[in-house]
Amino acid sequence: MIEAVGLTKRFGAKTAVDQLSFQVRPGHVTGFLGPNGSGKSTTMRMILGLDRPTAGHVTINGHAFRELPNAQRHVGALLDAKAMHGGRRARTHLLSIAQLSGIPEKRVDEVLAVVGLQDAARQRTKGFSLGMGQRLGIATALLGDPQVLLFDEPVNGLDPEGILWVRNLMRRLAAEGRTVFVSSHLMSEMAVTADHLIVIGRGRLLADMSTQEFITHNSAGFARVRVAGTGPDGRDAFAEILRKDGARVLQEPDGALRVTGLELPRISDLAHEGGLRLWELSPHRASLEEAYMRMTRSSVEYTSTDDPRAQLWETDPLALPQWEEGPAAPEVPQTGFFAPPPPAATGGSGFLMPSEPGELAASAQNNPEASR
Ligand SMILES: Nc1ncnc2c1ncn2[C@@H]1O[C@H](COP(=O)(O)OP(=O)(O)OP(=O)(O)O)[C@@H](O)[C@H]1O
Repeated sequence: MIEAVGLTKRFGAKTAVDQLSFQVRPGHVTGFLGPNGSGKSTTMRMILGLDRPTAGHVTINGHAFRELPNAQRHVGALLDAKAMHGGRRARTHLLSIAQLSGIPEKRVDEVLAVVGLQDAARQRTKGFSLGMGQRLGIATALLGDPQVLLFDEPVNGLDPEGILWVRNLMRRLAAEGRTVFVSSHLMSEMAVTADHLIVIGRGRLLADMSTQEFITHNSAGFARVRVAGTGPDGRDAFAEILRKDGARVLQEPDGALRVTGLELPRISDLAHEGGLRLWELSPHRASLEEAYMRMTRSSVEYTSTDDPRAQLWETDPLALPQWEEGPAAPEVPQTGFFAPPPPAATGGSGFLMPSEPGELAASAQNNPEASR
């Protein structure tokens, strides 16, 4: 297990990591997310004893990295795939590290096979592609068969087959009971690889929870409704019916309606009662990417003036109020699928971040609908 307590790192006036406290538990793949410059690499460097904390501390299985006897046997890490001697052959690179750590030579060939670099074993690493470098970096991390593994952007530069391979490898390592801590900007990949997330922004902890909880608590689900026909009349009429029933209704760019505050069966019944046919009635569940964007948008330090995120927010109920200014949907406990009102309707706070560990679970127990 990795445990950080009040971990802080300042570089001059810049606070790169600010009072971070978290635990990374064995048996899980824990994703480490945050915008560029949020302090992920600095945190990993402190875990590995490469940077000294300004305040606080971080331990691996109860010990500071520098105190671990033969650390290579306990902790494996991929921080920078290019950090290797370009003139060395891949096998020689691994062999030199193995010899320094008392690891038998046969393990070198084992890890070369694990990462699929057997055929490139005798090539000099300066001729390696980015993906080959990543594979060699992962082989280096696995060399000591460690219980704790850290990977900083392990899928960077890998082709789809390589990405799938890394995903399966991470999951297998966790299933073996190891602690796997992995940073990535590829949200779609994190969503299917990590079962737990630690999210930071500007060096501070933003979230520490399961991937599913993170998505559920940081996004607004909704129902997408398309009324039969191409004209606006049926759509406008149905929007009015839905609003009268307490829904919040927005129009999507393609003419579909985005409905929050009503169950899907209720929407279907209202269409039936109004004599309207529907071409689409589908629940929309937010992706990790949407949840992450929503949570970190105020923590992003570096943004283009022509921000591609704008597209993501275009259909956001919070950002597109021009269709409907009516009252927000009431919070009525209902069974079945219930698309909750957007965060604005519950006070404008998009994220239900617990102030105390366990608070989230307790509130979910008290209000099961809130955690659906
Ligand atoms: N050695 C250093 N000296 C001064 N500032 C540093 C140093 N290392 C990191 N920083 C600063 O600390 C902040 C956090 O950097 P860090 O590399 O940890 O972020 P990150 O989350 O890993 O970013 P990315 O996703 O872009 O890799 C940045 O503002 C960075 O410029």
